[in-house]
Amino acid sequence: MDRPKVIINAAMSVDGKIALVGGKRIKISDEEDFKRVHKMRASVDAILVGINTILKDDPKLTVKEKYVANAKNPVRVVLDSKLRIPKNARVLNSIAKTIIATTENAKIRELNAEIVICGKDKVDLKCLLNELWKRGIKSVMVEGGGTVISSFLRENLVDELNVFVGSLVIGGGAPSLVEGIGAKNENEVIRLKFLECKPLGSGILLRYGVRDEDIVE
Ligand SMILES: NC(=O)C1=CN([C@@H]2O[C@H](COP(=O)(O)OP(=O)(O)OC[C@H]3O[C@@H](n4cnc5c(N)ncnc54)[C@H](O)[C@@H]3O)[C@@H](O)[C@H]2O)C=CC1
Ligand SMILES: Nc1nc(O)c(N)c(N[C@@H]2O[C@H](COP(=O)(O)O)[C@@H](O)[C@H]2O)n1
Repeated sequence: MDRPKVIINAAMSVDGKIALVGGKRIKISDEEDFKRVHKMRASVDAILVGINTILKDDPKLTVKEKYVANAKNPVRVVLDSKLRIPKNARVLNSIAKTIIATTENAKIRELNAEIVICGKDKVDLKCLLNELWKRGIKSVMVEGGGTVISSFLRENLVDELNVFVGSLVIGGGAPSLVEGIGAKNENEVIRLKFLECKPLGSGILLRYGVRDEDIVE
């Protein structure tokens, strides 16, 4: 199947949490990591998040001028099975193009975005990636949250995983880097290929490869 290259990028605490208990956003990356993140945003064709990240963080998902000057904004993609996105969500502003990926079960309504229908209950990722490919999108940065990251990993649709580990602990039942059911048996574990580990600002950047096969660039 033709699909874009998929790179997961997220920031977690030392104990693997990506937000506070209850899902409130916390700054885990420091300025050096944000510079790396925004350079990466500027280098890809699309950035993708799940609807819970929109509802919790209300992100813009654009490239900040202070990190990368005069950058072209990538297309923003939101997985939103039931089309719950609020009309005033910042990701629906006119600064960049936005695609809302939804399902046959959603009640379609007018939004400042292109609506793509893939799947019945939840967004069919293979269908969506193929639709993005057909629109000329050759690389996608998946920023989260944990449920979306879990789906991409479980469906073996990830080429690279970049995680900034901030020097903090959140603890308890806060959202993790990878949500979902998790592995009960050894054969359900997702094995990664270590690529790089380097100190970055006040934390550590980890890079892993996930798929073995070469994909079309
Ligand atoms: N520290 C970091 O780098 C980041 C942290 N976050 C945090 O993550 C939290 C949100 O994460 P989650 O609650 O896990 O939600 P999420 O943002 O991963 O969205 C999951 C939702 O997307 C929809 N969806 C549709 N099709 C799907 C599919 N095929 N697979 C998965 N989901 C699909 C479903 O409604 C699902 O409940 C927030 O608290 C946010 O602050 C989010 C992004 C980055
Ligand atoms: N890389 C990274 N580090 C953190 O510390 C974070 N909290 C996040 N969160 C992600 O960035 C989105 C916000 O984007 P905008 O600045 O509004 O464009 C947020 O929704 C998460 O996806 N990421």
